[in-house]
Amino acid sequence: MDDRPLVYLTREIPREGLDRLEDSCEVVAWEESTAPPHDLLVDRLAELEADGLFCNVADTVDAAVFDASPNLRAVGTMSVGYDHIDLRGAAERDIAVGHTPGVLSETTADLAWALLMAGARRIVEADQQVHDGEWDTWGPMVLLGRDIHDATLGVVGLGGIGTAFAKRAAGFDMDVCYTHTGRNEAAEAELAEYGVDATYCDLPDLLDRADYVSLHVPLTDETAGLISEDELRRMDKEAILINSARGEVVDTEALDRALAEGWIRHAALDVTDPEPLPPGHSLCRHAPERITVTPHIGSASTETRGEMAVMTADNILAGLADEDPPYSALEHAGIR
Ligand SMILES: O=CC(=O)O
Repeated sequence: MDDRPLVYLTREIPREGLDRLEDSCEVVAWEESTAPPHDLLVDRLAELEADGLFCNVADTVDAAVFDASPNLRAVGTMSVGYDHIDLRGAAERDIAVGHTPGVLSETTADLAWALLMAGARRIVEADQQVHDGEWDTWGPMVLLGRDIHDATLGVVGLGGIGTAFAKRAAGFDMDVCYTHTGRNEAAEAELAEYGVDATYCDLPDLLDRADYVSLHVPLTDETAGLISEDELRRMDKEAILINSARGEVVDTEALDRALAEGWIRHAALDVTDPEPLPPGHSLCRHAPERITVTPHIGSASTETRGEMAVMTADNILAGLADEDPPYSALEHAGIR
């Protein structure tokens, strides 16, 4: 019988993370490519008497999970965000929780820019027209988009990902303004080194000014529904909203109306509420000119996902050794 700690994986993970765990743990993984339904996750953890849990943003890790797994000592989420985990519940039961900050900032910023550019220059519908055989000739009025260069970029949340995103504005001669929990002088200085002069303002001011509004805040009680009807109506009719943060930061019902009634030009979303969008959801019924949606792939590059898997494994291994994880979510959230 294997007396090493047992770590349960809720999904297949990159090889390098698996190798790290398998050096000292027994590893059991959910067999399917989609998320385990919550009740099955709870049952599986109970049946296996798991010591560690390797999870991700699509898994809800709550009191039911903890109560079913009395041996659980370490949870590692392969994500920077930890809004899907009951951190207080974990702390009360002395369960370590790790996450993956920093490593994915540049990759997620790349994706946010890809969304911005896809929305501005109508890349997805243009590609679709060619694939559908609808491209017959060059046309002076065909697929007109918006300029990106010389426009004003509004960055909502100038943390690691927001800063990496703003840095990329340097090549486009943009005016950059941002909101944050307060002025972020360290980030401003970092951006200045790239030639980006980012000015701090409040959200209404940013919404008044920006041609592109990109969201980079964590999901908290304060940021849930941050972009709702008033904010969407305040944006310019030609403005584009980019969300690579969390779907719940935007009020879906208000966004639906904004797109239907033309309060804004386009929404380019990597995250949605609900997530995933059920087939036929109203957001998917808008014309591609109005909306671009990708399936929460902000950090999805081979390199970054490999590094995230190793960080997550290391966080779990530390928790199993009764040490603080190198990247503790409890510490990050100010809980411990
Ligand atoms: O959304 C993804 C993450 O939090 O890493």
